[in-house]
Amino acid sequence: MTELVATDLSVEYAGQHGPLCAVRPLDLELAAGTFLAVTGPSGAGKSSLLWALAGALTPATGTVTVTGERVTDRERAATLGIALIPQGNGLAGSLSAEENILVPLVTRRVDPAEAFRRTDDALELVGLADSRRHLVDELSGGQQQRVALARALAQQPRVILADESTSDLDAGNRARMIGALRREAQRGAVVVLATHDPEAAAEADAELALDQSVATWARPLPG
Ligand SMILES: Nc1ncnc2c1ncn2[C@@H]1O[C@H](COP(=O)(O)OP(=O)(O)OP(=O)(O)O)[C@@H](O)[C@H]1O
Repeated sequence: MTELVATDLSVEYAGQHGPLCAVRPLDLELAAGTFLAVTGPSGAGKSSLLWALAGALTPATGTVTVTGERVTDRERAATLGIALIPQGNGLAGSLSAEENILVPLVTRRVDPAEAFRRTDDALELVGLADSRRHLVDELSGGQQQRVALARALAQQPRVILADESTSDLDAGNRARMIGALRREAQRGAVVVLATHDPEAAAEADAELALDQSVATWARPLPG
């Protein structure tokens, strides 16, 4: 069973006046099926925490493991089944919605027929089947967020780290996205959603609040 564990994890950046601490050391143990919201004001450290969990930056201290396997960098994280949906979505603007989903699957040597099937399913799930051939640059911010979620879902990840993935969505699409994340957790994934939105956070099983780089449980994990 997937378990995402962070031990003594902290993040620092080089600031003009010495190191700037973005995430103070924290421990986190998330079992398969957990849906966690990470909340906090702008600059609190939410993205930094997600990037460290995703192996996308080197932590100042501590380790991240998935089912006991150490996350050392982004490549290793992808191999371990960690999908990061970055703030600003990270899509290739000059490729179509469909290509953005297909390319990472083909790169990971998913059988082409299976890759097309997963792409169809993911686009259907986020309500963008009719926009599959549109260039990402020609989609709205909210539509781009939905493509970014579809791209992550198609990878059938063990861990989904979604950074502000509902911020540009209307109420209907936000509910659809939260529903998709919830289903991923029910499938056995660990889901972490960084959000400013109290309504989105309320849908999660637990809420970890960051304030000036310090994490506290606003709503602890059940059990
Ligand atoms: N690449 C970087 N170099 C230096 N400082 C950074 C860098 N990225 C973030 N920071 C700083 O780290 C702190 C935490 O930033 P972070 O982006 O993690 O916050 P956040 O909670 O995700 O904010 P937001 O809600 O606005 O996205 C902030 O003080 C920010 O200025």
